[in-house]
Amino acid sequence: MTVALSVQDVHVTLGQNHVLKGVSLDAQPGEFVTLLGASGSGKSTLLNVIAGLQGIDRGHVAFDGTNVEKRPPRKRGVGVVFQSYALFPHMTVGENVAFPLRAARRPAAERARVAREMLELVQLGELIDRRPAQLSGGQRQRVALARALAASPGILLLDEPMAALDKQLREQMQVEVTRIQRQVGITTVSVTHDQAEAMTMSDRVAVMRDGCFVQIDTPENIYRKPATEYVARFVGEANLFPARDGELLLDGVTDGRTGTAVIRPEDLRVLTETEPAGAWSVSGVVRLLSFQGSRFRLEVVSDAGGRVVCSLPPQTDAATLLDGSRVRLGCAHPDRVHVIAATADDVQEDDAQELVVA
Ligand SMILES: Nc1ncnc2c1ncn2[C@@H]1O[C@H](COP(=O)(O)OP(=O)(O)OP(=O)(O)O)[C@@H](O)[C@H]1O
Repeated sequence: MTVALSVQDVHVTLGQNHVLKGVSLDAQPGEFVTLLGASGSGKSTLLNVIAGLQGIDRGHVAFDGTNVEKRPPRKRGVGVVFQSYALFPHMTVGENVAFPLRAARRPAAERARVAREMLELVQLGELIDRRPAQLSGGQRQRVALARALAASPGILLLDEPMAALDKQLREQMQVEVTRIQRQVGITTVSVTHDQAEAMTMSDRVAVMRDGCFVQIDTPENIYRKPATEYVARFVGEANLFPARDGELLLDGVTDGRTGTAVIRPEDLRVLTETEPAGAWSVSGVVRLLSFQGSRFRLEVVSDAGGRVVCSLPPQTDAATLLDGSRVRLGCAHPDRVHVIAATADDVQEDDAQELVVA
């Protein structure tokens, strides 16, 4: 199968900044790939490169196996939803959606038919005659999506599509946009710095840092098997412990693997006073127990001075975990402990906490 989108060794310099430093990414037909990274990591620049809005110093960009570096944006067959939605205020919803077809000089009957179809797809058929100012934020976003899909593009690009929405609406729209993307089956590249959004919507997540990809993988692998400490910290909360051969740190949990062990908060548990520790435990003092609706979040200062975060089930007896009380934490799922090899680029041993062996 031909890859729908191929970005190979792309470099971009803006002013004095080497903004993209040789990034490579393939997307399969129908795949939803999210570029996730901190502000300034180069996500929008890469999206603009794919759209043809940003030139490249070197490298290749191909759609369905054909190089497109020299193709102008309007001939690339790309639909874009911008963060601002960029709807035309003086046009109706229907005219907005049909705009790409008008620009392509398609006949009026076809424009009207496609506008209706696209608005049905995003479940806004009844709002076809309204103006953008008469719509809610979520509705505007759906109109922008309908417009981006109207000319049957080969690739859909979403630039921080949820950024303008409040949390509840953002979560609804994540599900809605994913439904539409799957229904249409369009290859999609989205940009976000919201890790929850990336995890919810994507087939694969490409984590960017400083103009490079650190890891491109499924959401589950990004969370469970982060390639570097940066990824472990950027996606969800992570407890990082040094795991070194021969020092018995995390003995029985890391199987002799060397590097930095990543233990997610939900994989730790509170041991009772009499309970044997198993292979190992961390002792410390409760700093704060907070109720978060479906879980408790327990923050402990270990005796070695590190911060350990634990996510506990709702039936936890909060009275036993008052601020300042002593606790021992054990590992609830040793099989899930992931070790980042010591050779990974960004292992910063000083950051990892000491673990107390039982
Ligand atoms: N015209 C420009 N001249 C010089 N540097 C630029 C220019 N445009 C962007 N940059 C720099 O390029 C880097 C990447 O910018 P980009 O907008 O791609 O990042 P981003 O990951 O999308 O960030 P954000 O999440 O804040 O949008 C940043 O350091 C930015 O300051």
